[in-house]
Amino acid sequence: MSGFGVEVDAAVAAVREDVAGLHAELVRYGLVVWTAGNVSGRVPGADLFVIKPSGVPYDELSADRMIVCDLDGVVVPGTAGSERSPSSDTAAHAYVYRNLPEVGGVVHTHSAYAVAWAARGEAIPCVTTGMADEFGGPIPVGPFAVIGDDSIGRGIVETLRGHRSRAVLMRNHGPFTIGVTARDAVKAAVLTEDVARTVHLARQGGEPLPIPPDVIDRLYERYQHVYGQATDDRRSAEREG
Ligand SMILES: O=C(CO)[C@@H](O)[C@@H](O)COP(=O)(O)O
Repeated sequence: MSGFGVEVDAAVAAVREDVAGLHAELVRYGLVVWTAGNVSGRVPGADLFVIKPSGVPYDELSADRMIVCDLDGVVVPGTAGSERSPSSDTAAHAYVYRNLPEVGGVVHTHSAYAVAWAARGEAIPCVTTGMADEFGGPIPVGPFAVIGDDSIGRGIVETLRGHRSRAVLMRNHGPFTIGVTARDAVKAAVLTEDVARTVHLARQGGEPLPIPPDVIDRLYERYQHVYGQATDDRRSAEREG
C-alpha cells in the first residue's frame, strides 16, 4: 500500500516502466559507460517523479527498482526501491521539476562528444538543419557546479528557461536534457550527442558555414508543429497545453 490512491498508483507504475526501459536507450545509443547517466520522469497528476538508483548496472534496472521521489528530491518511504540510494543527480532533477512545470522528463549522460564541448565550456553552434529542427539554435553552456546541493539544478534552469534548446552542457561535466516526457528528454540526449559529434567532425576540415537565423526559425517551427505524427509526445503536449 502506497497511500497515493488508485490513480496515482497506476501513474507511478506506468512511469516506473517507462523510466526503467528508457535507460536501455542510453545504452543502445552509446551515451553511457558503466553507470554514468540517468533518466527520470514526472508522475502525471502528482508532485512526484521516478528516477533510477545510484550506481546500479543498467541491465539490473527493472521497474520495481526505480525510486519514487517528491519534488524536493526526497525518496518516498515504503515504496518499491526506496531501500536504495537514488541517483546522485536527484536534487538536480527535482530542482528542474519544481521550477519548470512544463518539463516531464530529465536526462543526464556523460556522452563523449557532448562532454568534450562541456569540458571546453563551448556552446555548440547551430550549423546543421537537423540541429535547427531539434534545438532551434545553439546548445548553450551552463555554469560550473558540483553535486551536493541545488547548484546543478539551478544552472540547468537558469540556462534553459526561455531558451529553445532542450539541452545544456554543464561546464566541465556534461549534458542535461529536458523534454515534455522522459522519452522526449532521451531523444534530446541522443540528438545532443549526434550534433556534438557532427559539428566536431565538421570543424576538423574548417569552419562550418552558418545558417541564417530566419531559416533556423522556420526549420524549428516546422519540426515542432509539422514533423512526425500528431500523436508524438511533443505535439500531444502542445495540444493539451
Ligand atoms: O555525473 C555524475 C557523477 O559525477 C553522475 O551523474 C553519474 O555518475 C551517474 O550517477 P548515478 O548512478 O545516477 O548516481
